[in-house]
This record gives sequence, C-alpha cells and structure tokens, in this order.
Amino acid sequence: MNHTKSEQLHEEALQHIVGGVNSPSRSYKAVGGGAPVVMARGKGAYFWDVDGNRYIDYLAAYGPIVTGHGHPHIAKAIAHAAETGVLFGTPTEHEITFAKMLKEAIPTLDKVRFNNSGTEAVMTCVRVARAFTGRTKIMKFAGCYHGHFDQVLVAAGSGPATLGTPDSAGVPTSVATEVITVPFNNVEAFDEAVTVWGDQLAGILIEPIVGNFGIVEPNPGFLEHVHAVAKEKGFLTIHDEVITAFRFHYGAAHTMLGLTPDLVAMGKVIGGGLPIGAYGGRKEVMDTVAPLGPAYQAGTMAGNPASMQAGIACLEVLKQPGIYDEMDRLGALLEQGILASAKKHGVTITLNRLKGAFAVYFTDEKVENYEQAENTDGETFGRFFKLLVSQGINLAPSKYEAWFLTTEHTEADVEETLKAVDYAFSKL
Ligand SMILES: Cc1ncc(COP(=O)(O)O)c(C=O)c1O
Ligand SMILES: NCC(=O)CCC(=O)O
Repeated sequence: MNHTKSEQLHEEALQHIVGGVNSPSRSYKAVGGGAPVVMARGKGAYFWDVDGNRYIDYLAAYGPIVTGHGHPHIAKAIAHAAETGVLFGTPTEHEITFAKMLKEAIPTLDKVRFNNSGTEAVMTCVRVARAFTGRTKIMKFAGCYHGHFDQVLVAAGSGPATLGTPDSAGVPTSVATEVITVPFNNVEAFDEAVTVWGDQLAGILIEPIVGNFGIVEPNPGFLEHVHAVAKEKGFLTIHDEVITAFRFHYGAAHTMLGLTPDLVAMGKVIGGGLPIGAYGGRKEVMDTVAPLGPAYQAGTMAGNPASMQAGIACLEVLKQPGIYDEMDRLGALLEQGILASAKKHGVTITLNRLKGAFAVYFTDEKVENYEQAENTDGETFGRFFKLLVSQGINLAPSKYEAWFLTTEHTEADVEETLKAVDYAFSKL
C-alpha cells in the first residue's frame, strides 16, 4: 500500500499545525511513530485516503460515526441546515424536538442543555454538582477519560486515598488536589477513599461502560454499590455517557444497567457527526443552571441548528428496529474470528466486547481495570495496528481505544477484516 501523499501532507502539516494533528490521539506516537494516514473521503463503513487506498473503518471517528460516513438521511438534514441557516443565536424548534427525543430515550433526563463537545458537557456537570452540593472535590476512576479540562486531566495517585497529581503541564496542583482517583471495579479502594473524602465530595464521574481503556463492563454490583454510597454520603453520580449513549441500544448505558444517575453527560453519537455535547438529569439538579439558577454555562454555538438537525436525523436512523442487534451479531462474528485466528497463530490476546464495540488486548490476563489495560503489550499492538492498516483496516492508533462497528458494516466487511487480522497475527 502506497502512502506517499499522506507522508507528504503530514510533513507539510508539521510546519503549520502543532504536531501535524488537531488532536494528539490522531498521531501515531503510541504505535511506534510514522505519518498518520490522511483521509480524503468516507462513505458508509469505508474511507479512502489521499493516496486512493480504501479502508474498512473501525475508528468511527472515536465513536460518533455510528451510522457510517455520509449517511443519506443525516446528509439531507445537514444540507437543509446549510440552506436554512446554521446559527441564529436564538432558540429554535429543533432544540425542543431534540431535547424531547433524548428525554423519551433516556428517562432519567428531566431536563437537558446542549453544548458543543463531550468535554464541555462533563465540565458543566462537574460545575453543576459543585453548585448543587456546595462541595468541591470530585472522584473519578483511573484511566477513564472525561475530556481535556483541568479537573479531569488527573492521574491516579499511589494509593486509593491519595489526592490527584496533574496529568498535563498547565494544570495547577491546586486543581488536581480537588480530584480523587480510584481504580475501577474495586469496591475496597472506593470505600477506603470515601471514608477519607466522602463528606467533601460533590460528585463522582462514572463511565458506566468504560470506553477509554478498551471496553470494560462494571463487575456485578460495583456501580450499584457506588450509587448507594453516593446517595448516603450526599454526593452526585455523574454518568459520562459521551461514548456510551446510543452506542449499545437506543438510549443510555445506565438504563441498560438499571442505574439512576443524578447527571448525565453526552456527546459523540448524538451529533450525527457534527460537534455536540449535552447534559441533563434530575430537575432539582438541572434547575441550578443559569438562567434559573446560579451555575453558569453558556455558548455561542450551543444548540446550533446544524448539530441539532444532524442529531435528530441520527437518532431517527438508530430508532429503526434491528439496528443494534445487527451490530451485536457482526461484533460476535468478529470476536469469534479474531479469537480463533489468535489461537491458530499462537498469539495471546484478551478480547472484551459489548455489542458493536470491542477491544483486543495483547495479554493473557482479564482486563477489568486501568492497571491491567496498562500492562498489556503496547509494542505488539503497535505492530498489529500497522499490519492492519497495510491491509486496509483502520482503527485508532492506541491500545486503549475500542473498535466501533457502524450500522453500515456488513458480513462481507467482517470476512475481509478477519482475513486481514489473520494476516496480521501471522506476521507478528
Ligand atoms: C467518556 C468520554 N467523555 C468525554 C470525552 C470528551 O469528548 P470530546 O472529545 O467531544 O470533548 C470523551 C472523548 O473521547 C470520552 O470518551
Ligand atoms: N477515547 C478518547 C477519545 O476518543 C479522544 C478523541 C480525541 O480527543 O481525539
């Protein structure tokens, strides 16, 4: 496969855009370096790079593109917005239509607010939780990504009750010390940290299905326990459903899990590919937000008609019967095929899957927390990634990211993918 033009464009990008990329996750630094493939166009489950190579896409733009690229129903909605006005700075009916659709799909949302990214949605949830409780500290799980605002760029300390340390230059220690990080799926560590900090906590950030160190489901009873303790100690449960909302079924992951969070942050899928964030929750909590309450959140682009209409169109596609069952069926075929192929070639992997999202880890251990994901073989993943790209299969260039199926993938795509995976395993 020839990547000459991608390489040239990356060289040029390096002169003008920091690191040649607009988000560090797009760089190939974590997979041994090299020029990232520069994409030219996408259609359905495929995209084509600037050298004319075609790929089956399992990146799905890090999750949002659940209906594939250029879906005609969403394209029509975006074209309509382009023709009739993409931004007014006034309320529109689209916002109400979309808010009602979200509420109907996610019963825990009494009220919602739209903004422009997952980061903004989570950031506001943290502010609202602080405003509502009058407390400042937040708890999060190690390895869970919640966007790039200061409070969540905090890594785990050395023990469960250790205060956070900044994970990025520019994050003041004073901010990091407001954050307590505990391992996922570990009741003892959570309880220990709550014993120390429980009375000062405004809220806990929860990815109900973790999508940021592969795909990791909560162990039975774990999140139920977290919710019960939060209620008892008076801090809010904030579900970060930026990846999970509408990824596994028509609605939120917490509904599948039978949990009732106080606040829910969303993004990615609900924008149909356009920039979006949204948050919502219990009426008493949401009424803390301006102009009703004292917690401020605003945005020139918030609830813009283009994102609203794309989001509405995306949910209309996802609401059709059988959509999620088919992604589950194809996901199961991929899972079985990848595991069989690994066995055939003597490659040790662990595969975690929920419906149309899964992660391939190079380890013989179970992966149920960040430490275990960290301990998987990143060097082998890097070689696997590049071998797959050479065979026309594109995923995220990181061992921590999931593979995402879309409504446009077919059984033929799965077969082609399994051939490529078999080739990659044979060359590792
Ligand atoms: C769970 C989760 N929360 C928040 C974010 C941040 O969203 P955005 O990149 O739209 O700001 C992400 C992005 O990957 C995410 O996975
Ligand atoms: N799972 C992490 C992401 O999806 C981040 C994407 C980005 O910021 O480019």
